[in-house]
Amino acid sequence: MAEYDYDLFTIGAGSGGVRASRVAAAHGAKVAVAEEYRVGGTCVIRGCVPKKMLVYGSMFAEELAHAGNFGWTIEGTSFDWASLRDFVNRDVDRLEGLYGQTLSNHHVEIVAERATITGPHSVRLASGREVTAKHILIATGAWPATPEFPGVEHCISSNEIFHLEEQPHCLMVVGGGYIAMEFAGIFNALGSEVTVVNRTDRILRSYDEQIVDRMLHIAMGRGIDFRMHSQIKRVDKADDGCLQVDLGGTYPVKVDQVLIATGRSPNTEGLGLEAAGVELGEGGAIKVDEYNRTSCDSIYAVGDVTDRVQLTPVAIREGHAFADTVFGGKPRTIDYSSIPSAVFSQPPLAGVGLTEREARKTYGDVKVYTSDFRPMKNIFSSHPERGLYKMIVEATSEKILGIHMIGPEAPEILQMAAVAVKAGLTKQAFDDTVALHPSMAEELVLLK
Ligand SMILES: Cc1cc2nc3c(=O)[nH]c(=O)nc-3n(C[C@H](O)[C@H](O)[C@H](O)COP(=O)(O)OP(=O)(O)OC[C@H]3O[C@@H](n4cnc5c(N)ncnc54)[C@H](O)[C@@H]3O)c2cc1C
Ligand SMILES: NC(=O)c1ccc[n+]([C@@H]2O[C@H](COP(=O)([O-])OP(=O)(O)OC[C@H]3O[C@@H](n4cnc5c(N)ncnc54)[C@H](O)[C@@H]3O)[C@@H](O)[C@H]2O)c1
Repeated sequence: MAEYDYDLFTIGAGSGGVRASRVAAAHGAKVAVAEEYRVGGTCVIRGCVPKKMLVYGSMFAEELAHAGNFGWTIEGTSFDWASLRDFVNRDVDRLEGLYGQTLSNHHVEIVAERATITGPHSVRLASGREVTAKHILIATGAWPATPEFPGVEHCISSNEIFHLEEQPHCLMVVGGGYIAMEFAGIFNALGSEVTVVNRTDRILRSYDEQIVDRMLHIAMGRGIDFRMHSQIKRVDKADDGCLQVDLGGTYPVKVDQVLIATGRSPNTEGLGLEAAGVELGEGGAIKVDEYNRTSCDSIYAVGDVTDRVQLTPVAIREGHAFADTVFGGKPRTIDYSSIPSAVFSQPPLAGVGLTEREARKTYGDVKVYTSDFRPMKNIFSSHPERGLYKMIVEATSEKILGIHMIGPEAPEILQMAAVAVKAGLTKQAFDDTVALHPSMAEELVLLK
């Protein structure tokens, strides 16, 4: 009889857990994965995927508004939030099914229950069943962090925004990070009045300041109201269902919904980690070594629960590396340098490598090449918004240290530019490449 029920028991069927389980099974391991909510995890169910679909949906409003310039006469248009919401959620259902199928095809057993750890090799399921495994992988992700103030229970997080009964006429968004900027953009484009409340005067702190300034300028031009150096004191629900938000001014601000987007904390509460001696670091993140091993030899952790880089492709890579290391006989670590990232604001911004400020701090002498241009597509909408691309290079070698951009399709373009940064190319390699005309991406090989 086998010593354990499974070779691997994964807790959490999100980006990291699904990849790790599938690859471990392909290496010949007997694997089960527990999921307390829906297979696919945050990215598929209430993150990247439905968010991006809402971005597409909301961008259509602008195309429609300028239909006349494309030669179309469209009368009697109206927008129905429920139709967009349900369309997006139907696709989420489809993807959830596909993720489940992939796991089953790889003979990974799906256990649709919450799991908690009871020892180095044992897990208890919500039903009370106890299972054992040679290795346990914690891939429980992160959860919206909420500041404390009276009335916070009337506010929502990104978990709820995909299921709103009605489109808010007035939406307040708290925070100045990814989620805040993306949903501010979505609801602004859909016609809601959007107010962003941020406790400092800086938003999107990890991005290049000049690019972020351009984003702020455009967002304000589109009607998003930014309240910097502001924090919610309390929220009261009025008899008509509206929320009255006290920001410390003379009168409260009246809105329909308040979205809290103030970061996500590792999902470690009540997980039974103490039973196996799994140590936590700052903010409740699970401490792991470069091979994703925790302080307990048989337990590993990947993804947002370790709070290294909270991005889907990173969780997936960590899960894959874990499975190859433990079950494939190919020890692998992750290279965290030059990870490209994007904010799907409207317009989106994207970056890879060092920002100008970081590069000056690290290298002292750097050169910055820029292109500040009006994307051809914007001519149709007649708004004066301009794109901005930046390349930061080391002064003598001209090795590229970072590329940052804002403008239509910036994430699509940056993904390819990131290959060049990762490969350690110089500005000369871009200069040597013939432009593809007319495109926005050609600005990258014409930088002055
Ligand atoms: C609104 C939003 C938009 C985002 N957009 C992007 C984007 O555009 N690009 C990008 O790269 N990243 C984006 N992210 C981040 C991305 O979703 C996460 O980095 C990624 O999902 C992390 O994967 P994970 O496997 O660590 O955790 P998750 O995908 O969160 O999976 C964890 C799973 O574990 C389950 N679970 C937790 N505890 C237990 C338990 N005790 N028992 C059983 N199951 C449990 C959860 O239900 C969940 O399904 C976004 C996040 C949000 C919230
Ligand atoms: N496009 C993408 O790749 C994408 C999209 C959404 C989310 N994500 C991931 O999910 C993570 C969580 O997103 P997020 O937007 O919630 O977090 P974030 O870390 O991007 O931003 C959090 C914001 O909240 C502010 N804040 C923190 N505590 C606060 C408090 N008590 N009161 C007021 N403001 C406070 C911070 O200053 C910051 O501006 C991101 O870090 C990112 O890794 C990625």
